[in-house]
Amino acid sequence: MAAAGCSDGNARLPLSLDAAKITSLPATAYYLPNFISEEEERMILDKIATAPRPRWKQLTHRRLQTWPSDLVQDRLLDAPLPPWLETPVVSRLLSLPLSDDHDGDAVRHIFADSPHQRPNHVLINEYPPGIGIMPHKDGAAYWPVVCTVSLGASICLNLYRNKEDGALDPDPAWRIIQEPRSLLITTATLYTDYLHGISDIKQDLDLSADTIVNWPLLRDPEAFASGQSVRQTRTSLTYRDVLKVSKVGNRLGLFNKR
Ligand SMILES: O=C(O)CCC(=O)C(=O)O
Ligand SMILES: [Fe+2]
Repeated sequence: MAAAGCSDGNARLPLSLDAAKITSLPATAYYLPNFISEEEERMILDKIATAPRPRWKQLTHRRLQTWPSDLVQDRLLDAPLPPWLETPVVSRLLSLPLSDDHDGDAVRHIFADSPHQRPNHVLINEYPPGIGIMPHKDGAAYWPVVCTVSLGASICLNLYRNKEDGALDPDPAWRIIQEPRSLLITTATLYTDYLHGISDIKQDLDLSADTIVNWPLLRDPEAFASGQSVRQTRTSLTYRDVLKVSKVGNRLGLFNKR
């Protein structure tokens, strides 16, 4: 089998992240179509749908879940992720080497340098058609590696930069299509210097090899050959390593640092 760490039918992983690099971006980013299988996608969407109602936080247009819990002052209360968010995604992330030339079983994965050497937090965002997320940075709470698994439908993520006067340039500098079941990893200055957002539109437009930086890596570029993609509800899982974790059992609100 050519796929590394992959046990399932229509999930297909490269041997290393090297082959998945989005080469036209200013910092390291990877795009892996077919990171999970259709069956895995269905399983995760079902778990999200059947989570207890209070799990959902309703924003004006969008709703989200945080696992294992919300951060308090940028801090996570130590708790495991539920098994359905661990397997297959975390196990697969940690089994994917950064490059082909690794020594035997010493796999250097994407979280090898992060404080906990694995993601400990997952944000689940649900975007109905017409709903996006304003350009933003993810802030100081996390190690600057973001792993986003997309479920249900395709969506276009925009990367923005600030102009010389510090104001946001409203035209995206780069655009990335995220197909269902894909994994997008962004790191480094894409995390610290650039902003990301999703437009509040019902249809992504002007999609082509010239406008989409991960076009050569798409699972099915033919699906976007018309240049347009009608939005359907898209759910994302954003996996990150929260830097500060508090152990349970501390009294008087005093936290142990680790
Ligand atoms: O849904 C996405 O792909 C982006 C989510 C995001 O930017 C965030 O949760 O900070
Ligand atoms: Fe974000």
